[in-house]
Amino acid sequence: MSERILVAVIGATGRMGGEAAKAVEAADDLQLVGRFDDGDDLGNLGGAQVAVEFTVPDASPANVAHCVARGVHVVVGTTGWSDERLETLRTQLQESSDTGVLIAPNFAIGALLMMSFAQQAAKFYESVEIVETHHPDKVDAPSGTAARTADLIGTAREDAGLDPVPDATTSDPGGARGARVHGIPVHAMRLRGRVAHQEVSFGGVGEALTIRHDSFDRVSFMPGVLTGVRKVAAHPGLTVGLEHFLGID
Ligand SMILES: NC(=O)C1=CN([C@@H]2O[C@H](COP(=O)(O)OP(=O)(O)OC[C@H]3O[C@@H](n4cnc5c(N)ncnc54)[C@H](OP(=O)(O)O)[C@@H]3O)[C@@H](O)[C@H]2O)C=CC1
Ligand SMILES: O=C(O)C1=N[C@H](C(=O)O)C[C@H](O)C1
Repeated sequence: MSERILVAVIGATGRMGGEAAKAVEAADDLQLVGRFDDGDDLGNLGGAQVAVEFTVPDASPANVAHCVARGVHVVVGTTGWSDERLETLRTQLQESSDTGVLIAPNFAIGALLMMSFAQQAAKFYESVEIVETHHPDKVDAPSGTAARTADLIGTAREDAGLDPVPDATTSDPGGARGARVHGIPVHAMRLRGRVAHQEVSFGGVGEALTIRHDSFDRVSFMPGVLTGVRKVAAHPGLTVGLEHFLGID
């Protein structure tokens, strides 16, 4: 049998980090060598070749930079990676050109397909809005998945020369029309009992198309996390979106 990939998990007592540590331990070709949490010294990451990072948006860039500086590949699930943060990371990666970093707004296969289908549909519809629903312990809104979907749709609309989405609203003191991401209205619900859900609703004259994805359990993210761990070393530099490892793009 070939040698196992040595893996560390950062954010290991969190909801996702805990699930990821279990998934790594259960995989024959991977070996969990380190678990790190808030306040821990990451040091040499327990000798890991690949780190999995599920923490909070404000901590993630420093954790990833620590790994990159040591040539440890990173699979990042944490949200909040603005264009500015991505640019800084690209600069850090220039100093460590063999190192791969995957930043994946969503690891669930159905979510990747939902985003791809939405991107495909975008140029055919005058109207589109996104509604995402998550558990109420989530700290960021809108979700990384919703922001990424809106970006993909917004770019596809621009490329097709579409006008902005029609909206006659002139009075909205409470923000009932939601946030705008890349020109696309995005609405966020936080409900006890839910995990991660998203609907992309398109409207055209006399018709509607709805694309919906549901993660009912965090195990839905684990095949994607493990694929990232297995493939990240073969993709030096920065990759945003697991779809690029799966041929969905
Ligand atoms: N890409 C994807 O498919 C998915 C991404 N996510 C994203 O993953 C992230 C984590 O989500 P979730 O697991 O639900 O959140 P949790 O709050 O359950 O977990 C976050 C963990 O990170 C720890 N932490 C905080 N700061 C640091 C630090 N500086 N170094 C190391 N650990 C730290 C926290 O510790 P403490 O509690 O002690 O502060 C906590 O254990 C979020 O950004 C979420 O949006 C979630 C699901 C799927
Ligand atoms: O916090 C979560 O739970 C999730 N976060 C990611 C996001 O913000 O898109 C992925 C998934 O939606 C679950």
